[in-house]
Amino acid sequence: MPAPKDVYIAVIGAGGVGKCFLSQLEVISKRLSANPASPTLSLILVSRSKMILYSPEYVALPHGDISTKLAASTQEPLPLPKIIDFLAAAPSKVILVDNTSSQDVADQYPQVLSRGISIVTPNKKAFSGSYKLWQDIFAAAASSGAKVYHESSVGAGLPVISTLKDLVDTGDSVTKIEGVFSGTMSFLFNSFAPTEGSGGKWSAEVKKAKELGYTEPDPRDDLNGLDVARKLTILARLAGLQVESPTSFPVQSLIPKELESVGSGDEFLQRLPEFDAQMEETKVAAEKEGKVVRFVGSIDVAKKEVKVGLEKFDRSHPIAALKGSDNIISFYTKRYGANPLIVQGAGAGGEVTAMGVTADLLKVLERLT
Ligand SMILES: NC(=O)C1=CN([C@@H]2O[C@H](COP(=O)(O)OP(=O)(O)OC[C@H]3O[C@@H](n4cnc5c(N)ncnc54)[C@H](OP(=O)(O)O)[C@@H]3O)[C@@H](O)[C@H]2O)C=CC1
Ligand SMILES: N[C@@H](CC=O)C(=O)O
Ligand code: NA
Repeated sequence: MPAPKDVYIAVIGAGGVGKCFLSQLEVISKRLSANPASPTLSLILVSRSKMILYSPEYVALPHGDISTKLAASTQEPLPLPKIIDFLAAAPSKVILVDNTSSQDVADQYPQVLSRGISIVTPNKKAFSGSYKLWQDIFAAAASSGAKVYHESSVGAGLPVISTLKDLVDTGDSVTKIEGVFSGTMSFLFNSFAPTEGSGGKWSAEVKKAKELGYTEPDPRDDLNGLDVARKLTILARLAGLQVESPTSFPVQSLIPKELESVGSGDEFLQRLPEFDAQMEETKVAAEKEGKVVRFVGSIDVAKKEVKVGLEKFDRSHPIAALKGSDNIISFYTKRYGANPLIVQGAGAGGEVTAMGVTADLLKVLERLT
């Protein structure tokens, strides 16, 4: 069957990643429109928590500076089920781009897919929620033919999900996956406990990571280890383990006990400097052994063991020597033997994350019939 001539795009979430995605969408739309054999992309809806800009007649929204137009929109926000009804009634194929970190949006994926709407997303919540949600998502996609791609849910735009899928689909046997899976944690430890020099204050580095767009909307979701646990849940499931949830294995939290019940992320950041001495102690303990501390994760497929937390590394170790927000992910497999397949590079940031989302969108376009 030929690819559909027009494809409608709906974008939920226009924050750090969403804004970069919208400008990358402009670039690919222009490129595709220059080729008569390519589908025409029509952006028909963009929304944030309490704002929406959409075209009730399914006419493409005007190009250029969509996030400013969204901020100025006076259209009444639609609840999610109404957005899904609107998209399901579109006169051609629809791709929904979820650039939020919302569990509510993620919970709707089976419903969205079962109505023939494809999904691309960097949101980890759907694929690391309950195992039932995971099964429902892929069952809905299989029965409707809609596609679902989520490369940026692990390692931002780095080819982590696609690499693991290729290994599994071609019959290799993955024995272990390990490394640094958080851009925020990588940046924090690379700058707070560098291999050379003294490093900055922990709380100041946390603020910087947020300003650079590396953290989750609430940075506590990074510091409590849950963001890494979510990524490992996704990878473990793709490697064949039936991991029930990101809290079903040991995860070390770096949230000081005294701040565990603080109400907002802003208050948490304000009070964090009071606890800098705790992280300093951890750093000094590693230094006494001539090592540096880093936040890592691992999946031992044979033992069915997943764990997330701090470990000490020699200064010459590749994990100790990472720079900026870099992730490093090593896949040990039967075919690759003792020398793992390694993926390394920026693991957070708006542009590199949006790149994975935009590339997924292109993959869906190639596969839509
Ligand atoms: N930043 C990064 O480096 C990476 C991010 N990711 C993932 O990308 C996603 C986006 O991250 P990021 O852009 O940094 O986050 P931001 O907080 O910058 O943006 C989130 C956006 O989602 C919107 N939003 C939240 N809930 C809803 C909802 N229920 N309905 C509609 N819109 C909603 C927010 O709107 P409003 O502002 O109005 O509340 C905001 O526009 C997350 O899932 C994150 O885990 C993945 C890899 C790397
Ligand atoms: N907060 C996350 C963003 C990407 O998944 C991270 O720092 O890795
Ligand atoms: Na990725």
